[in-house]
Amino acid sequence: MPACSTKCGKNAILKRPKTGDALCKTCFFEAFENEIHFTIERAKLFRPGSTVAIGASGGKDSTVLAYVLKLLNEKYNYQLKLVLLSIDEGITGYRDDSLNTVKQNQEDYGMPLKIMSYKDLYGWTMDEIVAEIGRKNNCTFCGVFRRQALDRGANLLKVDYLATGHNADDIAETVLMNILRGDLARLNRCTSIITDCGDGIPRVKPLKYTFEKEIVMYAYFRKLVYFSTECVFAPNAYRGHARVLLKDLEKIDPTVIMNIIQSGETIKVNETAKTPSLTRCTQCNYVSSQEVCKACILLEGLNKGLPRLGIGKSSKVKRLLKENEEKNKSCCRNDTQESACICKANLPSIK
Ligand SMILES: Nc1ncnc2c1ncn2[C@@H]1O[C@H](COP(=O)(O)OP(=O)(O)OP(=O)(O)O)[C@@H](O)[C@H]1O
Repeated sequence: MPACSTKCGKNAILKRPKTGDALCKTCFFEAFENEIHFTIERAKLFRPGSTVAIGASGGKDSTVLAYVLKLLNEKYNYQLKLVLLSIDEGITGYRDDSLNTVKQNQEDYGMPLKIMSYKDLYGWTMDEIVAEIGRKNNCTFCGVFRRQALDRGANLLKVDYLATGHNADDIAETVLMNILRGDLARLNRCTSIITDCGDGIPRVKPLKYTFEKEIVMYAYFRKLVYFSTECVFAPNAYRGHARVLLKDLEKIDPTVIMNIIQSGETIKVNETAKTPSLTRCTQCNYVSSQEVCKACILLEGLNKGLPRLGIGKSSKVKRLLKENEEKNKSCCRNDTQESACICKANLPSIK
């Protein structure tokens, strides 16, 4: 390896994927941490004195996020109170193991930890949901429930911010995915470093410009404890395609990640494009872009034996409800106890 390109006098031990610089360990740590500090400062991510919940999954991204936020908080006196918030989706052989890693981090970093489970919040574990719906579409349930579970956890903890470990690769993938799907509403907001949650708790992404490869390197050289197994259930297929595409492009030119993020930030969605406004779910009162939020629709489906309710378009939801109503008409007409009949059950109204 050549000499460290900062001319610190040490030998380089790595080549930074983001810049191509050959750096020694110390200079890499400094560059990596300074960039995150710069991101936090430039976007004014946190008000001094506030409490931040770190969405902690035990994976590399959130582990590095917790470590670096603690370090920068002390180094630059952000005056933040940091807490860990973990969601236990109930996935045997995956989340149970990764939560042990979070508990280890809780001790190592001296941060309080709150764990909330799908079972307690929704009455279902992901293992049970997959047994009900199969492996296709289970990521939809998991993603929608996790998003809300993190909101609920943040509210319960009364924090000022929720920080997640989404990195530059995640954001670039999401930009690609939204372009491929023609999802302009999401394209419009997916690059935001602070997500406006209506009057909810803002979500922030301090690792927005941090490359995944560098996060892995940083965790390795800092000897951080993290959990690296993939989820045992089918990965999100569509995101998988965007990921493969991005990785292929990155091999040709690593700057593609930043280029895609910058394109996403700069694209201005035509004002005539339909973008949903945020409101409150009439059932659970959490932030939603529809009258009834996706989590409530999915949950109703599960509880009423219609697990596919809420998967796909709202027209499909309406059709499923209609079919179900037809199926159950006879029982109501036949004097069955109406309250026990699913066609009269309190299903959400879908616009
Ligand atoms: N079960 C969970 N509990 C708390 N936060 C979570 C959980 N799952 C994901 N998150 C948050 O959302 C971010 C992005 O999640 P994603 O599923 O994309 O995982 P990832 O990219 O593998 O990140 P990580 O390496 O932290 O697991 C995580 O970095 C974390 O902050």
